Parts: sequence; C-alpha cells; structure tokens
Amino acid sequence: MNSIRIGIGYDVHPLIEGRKLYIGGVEIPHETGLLGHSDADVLLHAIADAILGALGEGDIGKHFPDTDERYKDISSVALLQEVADLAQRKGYSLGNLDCVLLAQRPKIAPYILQMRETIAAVLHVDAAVVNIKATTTEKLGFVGREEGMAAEAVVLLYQSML
Ligand SMILES: Nc1ccn([C@@H]2O[C@H](COP(=O)(O)O)[C@@H](O)[C@H]2O)c(=O)n1
Ligand SMILES: C[C@@]1(CO)OP(=O)(O)OP(=O)(O)OC[C@H]1O
Repeated sequence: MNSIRIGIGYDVHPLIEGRKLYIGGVEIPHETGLLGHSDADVLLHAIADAILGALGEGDIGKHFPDTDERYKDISSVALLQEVADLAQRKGYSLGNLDCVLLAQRPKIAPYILQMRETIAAVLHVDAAVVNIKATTTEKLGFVGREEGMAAEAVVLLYQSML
C-alpha cells in the first residue's frame, strides 16, 4: 500500500519598521515587515515545517540554521524549494495543503491567489490543492497589537513512487 503522511507547522515572527513584508512568497506593500534571519516569510516557514514534519525530517531550524550566513536574508521560496526537493527525493508528493495566517493587518485577501500559485509552482502541484486562509485576532494579543504575525499549516503527503 502506498503510504500517506501528515505534518503540521507553526511559526511566529515579529514585525518591525524598515523590513519588506513577504508572505506566501509574495512581497506585500506595508509600513512594517517581518524580522528574521531569512526574509522571515512566516507562512512559507509554517508550510516548510509541515512538510518536514510529514517526512519525519525535523524542522527548518535543523535544515537551515540561523547561525549560517548562507541563509541570511534568503528568500523563503528557496528554502521551500529545498524542502520540496527533499520530499521528491524521498518519493513523496503533496496531496493537499491547508494553512492559516494570523495577521491583524494588512488584508492579504487580494494576494492569496498569487501566493497559492507561487507555492503550487514550487511544490509541483495544481493551485487547487493549496488552500490559504487568514484571520485577524480581533485586536487581541501580539498579533492584534501588530507586534508580529503567526502561521499554521497542515499537509498531507503521499508516496508517489519507490
Ligand atoms: N490579515 C488578514 C486577516 C483577515 N483577512 C480576511 O478577512 C476576513 C475576516 O477575517 P476575521 O479574522 O476578521 O474574521 C477573512 O475572509 C480573512 O480571510 C485578510 O484578508 N487578511
Ligand atoms: C529560516 C531561518 C534560517 O534563515 O531563519 P529565520 O528567518 O529566523 O526563521 P525561523 O522561523 O526562526 O526558522 C529557521 C531559521 O533557521
């Protein structure tokens, strides 16, 4: 029987002035951006962690240490690409992916289709199997105070070949 595996991912990054805002591989005009060693794309980090979890391969901190200068300011699209390549080498394909971004502002709805297409291209799937949701936290907590953003992702992988 072909094996199926699920994985979850969760990530948080602070928001500061003077950084560009990248979410889901898309640059979004905003007065603050996410802080991290990489471009701090919190949504792609949660997705990459979910895939690594499904593969039993730890997390992105293990694969791309924030002490390594190679990953300084790197695009998280490149990190997700490396994770996708690992999944492919292990014979796994994406069944479907669901994720949610927690952000008080900006509204990301106008960018969701571009994010889905970007992620789908990296993962070699149809955008129909990539679902992206967003929620404010009704001005509650660190997200509501716009101190940071969080993201969660769940993926299902299936073994496509051996
Ligand atoms: N940063 C965000 C947060 C939410 N949305 C969309 O707005 C709608 C309402 O969200 P609530 O959390 O206030 O219930 C919902 O459709 C979200 O997708 C958004 O685009 N960007
Ligand atoms: C991606 C990495 C590597 O550049 O750095 P950050 O952008 O700080 O992101 P984090 O979510 O802390 O995950 C792992 C890191 O090693």
